[in-house]
Amino acid sequence: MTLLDVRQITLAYGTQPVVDRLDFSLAEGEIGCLLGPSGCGKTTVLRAIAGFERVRDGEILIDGQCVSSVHTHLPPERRRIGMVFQDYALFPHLDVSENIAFGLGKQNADAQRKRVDALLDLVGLGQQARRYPHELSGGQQQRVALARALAPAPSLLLMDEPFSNLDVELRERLSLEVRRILKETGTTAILVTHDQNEAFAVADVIALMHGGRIQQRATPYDLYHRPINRFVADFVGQGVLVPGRVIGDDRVEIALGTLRSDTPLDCGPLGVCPINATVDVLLRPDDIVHDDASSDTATVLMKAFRGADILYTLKLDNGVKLLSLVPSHHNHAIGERIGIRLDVDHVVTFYEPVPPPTHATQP
Ligand SMILES: Nc1ncnc2c1ncn2[C@@H]1O[C@H](COP(=O)(O)OP(=O)(O)OP(=O)(O)O)[C@@H](O)[C@H]1O
Repeated sequence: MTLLDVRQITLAYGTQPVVDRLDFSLAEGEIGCLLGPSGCGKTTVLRAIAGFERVRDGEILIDGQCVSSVHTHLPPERRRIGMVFQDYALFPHLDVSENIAFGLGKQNADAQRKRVDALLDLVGLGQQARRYPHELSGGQQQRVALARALAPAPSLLLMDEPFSNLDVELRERLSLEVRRILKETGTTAILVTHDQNEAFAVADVIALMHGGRIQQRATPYDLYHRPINRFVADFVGQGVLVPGRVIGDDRVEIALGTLRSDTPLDCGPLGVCPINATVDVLLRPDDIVHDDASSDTATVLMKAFRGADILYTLKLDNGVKLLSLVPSHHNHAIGERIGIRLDVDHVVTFYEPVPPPTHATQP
């Protein structure tokens, strides 16, 4: 069942349009993410869903009820929404249990205690129940904020950059933990972030935004492996675009050989690619495998050591640059030639239209 249905909403600040006819829906229990560069409108969409911004057009339905339209605007407190922000916003004079209980409203003391205990257990803070926020780490404070938001069992949980105040390692751990907690409680949620690793770790489905519009809505896997345009390919993950020539419905030739796609090659406005069309082919660092036995070689231009692996920037003899992710015990020097081969699962091409001929003007 659809729990959140955002239909063609347009949002603006004064006369400045920010979001343009945006569609987005979530099934019950699904975790969505609005991902995109700073200023693309993610927070504005979240605020509209929460009821802090009015829509200029379109409508928002939660659990089948219209909460926002040009004619309707249900106030935030009547939307059954929970919220978690980057700054935790805990009450400093209340301990952990009291902070969580704050979200519960009117309940008898016994029911309230049981619910708080269950939530403390869920977020792994049973031992810290009597501590005050200043006695907790950033990660623990964010768990309290999450427990407090989940306490009244909201229809929908909104999370705005919830991990951005935490260090990288903790961010990764807490992202996975939050996903586990949301799945365990069957909570429908939206995460707003500009960090793709966070989006990958938490979300079932990601809407990648740019300039107030959704560029692609897909699973983390498809967003990375099947980006639908150059913006998505560039924003998500690393990679390079290399020139290719279409030699069949599903085959394209690049400097390192022929790639066969599992679906017909796509040439955007042309549909299926015509033979000999010039395309750009996306190669991710994991598509280029280091192989000493390969007759194809490339020169190491740069290397970035990342612990478990090294990200090599390589150059082919024809000048084309590639990225290759290699286990770090294969430690090669800059300038060295190393063997490589292609291991491409999904062939992603972007059509490169031939520019119209320019006619020299007669003097
Ligand atoms: N209260 C406001 N008044 C006027 N313009 C605003 C207001 N809030 C945001 N904007 C503008 O609206 C656009 C979208 O902002 P928004 O905060 O939604 O983007 P975002 O994708 O969440 O960015 P970030 O990741 O930096 O928070 C930006 O150009 C921003 O400057």
